[in-house]
Amino acid sequence: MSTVDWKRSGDYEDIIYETAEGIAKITINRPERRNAFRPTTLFELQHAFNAARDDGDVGVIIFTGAGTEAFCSGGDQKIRGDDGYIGPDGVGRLNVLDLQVQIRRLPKPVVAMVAGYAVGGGHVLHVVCDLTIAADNAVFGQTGPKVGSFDGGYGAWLLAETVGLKKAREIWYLCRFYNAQEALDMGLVNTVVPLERLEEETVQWCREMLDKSPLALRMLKGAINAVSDGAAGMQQFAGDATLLYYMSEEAQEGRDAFKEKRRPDFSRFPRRP
Ligand SMILES: CC(C)(COP(=O)(O)OP(=O)(O)OC[C@H]1O[C@@H](n2cnc3c(N)ncnc32)[C@H](O)[C@@H]1OP(=O)(O)O)[C@@H](O)C(=O)NCCC(=O)NCCSC(=O)CCC(=O)c1ccccc1C(=O)O
Repeated sequence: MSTVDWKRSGDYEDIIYETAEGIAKITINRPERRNAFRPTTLFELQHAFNAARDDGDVGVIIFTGAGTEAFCSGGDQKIRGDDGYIGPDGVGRLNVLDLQVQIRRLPKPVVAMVAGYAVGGGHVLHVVCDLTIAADNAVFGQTGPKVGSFDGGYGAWLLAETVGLKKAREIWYLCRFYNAQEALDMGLVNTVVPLERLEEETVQWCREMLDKSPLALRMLKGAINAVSDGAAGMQQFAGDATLLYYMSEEAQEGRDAFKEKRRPDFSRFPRRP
């Protein structure tokens, strides 16, 4: 049951983009294929996540799948060619990797709202989100070694960081599926709620985050991700530090002095211990 009056926008084929109350909701809309993604889906998702990033009214993003059967079942195996997933241009792509990086770098919390299956590349997508709210019918797992695929990036080491090395190996090597309670027990999701309360609970978590300082949340996301993203994570975090510096009078004195063709006077700014 929806507790929000969503406003739909954008002209998409495979996804739905909606906003309300400072929340953007991005939905993979291919329920007939358990929300498997193809190149078009991923290009549209990238476009929508970018729109949510740029929209100053949006503070938090929900990522979900249409219907109650699946969040996402990974790459669409029916259009998988010999070197990736084939789009309308006939080119093979693995462009889900670009989306994973985009979600990690996006300076607003992204919440995976999972009903039904989150498996294969769809499982990796919830892993890269900041939080996961699961319905009690949710099912999690990796299938790569069964269908001739693997994710050696975030899908491997971020999963290991999330649930521990032994459990991550089990998930990948055995390709078992895990129910929502098992996922909660291993720290793979934040909470489990009855399916009919999934959106209501997810929106409540979003509202609580929207009450908080956006810059503090941005810095925390950058800080938490920097540890595991190495130089790329530090680059993101350093960019956030530069943003904060730009917003200071001290940095603005340097800019203003240049524009006014005078020597900058930084003497009034403290040298803090
Ligand atoms: C998800 C299932 C367990 C659901 O089972 P069930 O509820 O019984 O429904 P079905 O009858 O099986 O499915 C209904 C309908 O949907 C079609 N379908 C389901 N999943 C897919 C899919 N992934 N691709 C294409 N079609 C799908 C299914 O065929 C049915 O349609 P029909 O017309 O009746 O045929 C179950 O469906 C299932 O196990 N699905 C497959 C899960 C899977 O193995 N996914 C692929 C994993 S590999 C991957 O995702 C690669 C991702 C990637 O791009 C990548 C690239 C580079 C590095 C890493 C990665 C990465 O792995 O992330």
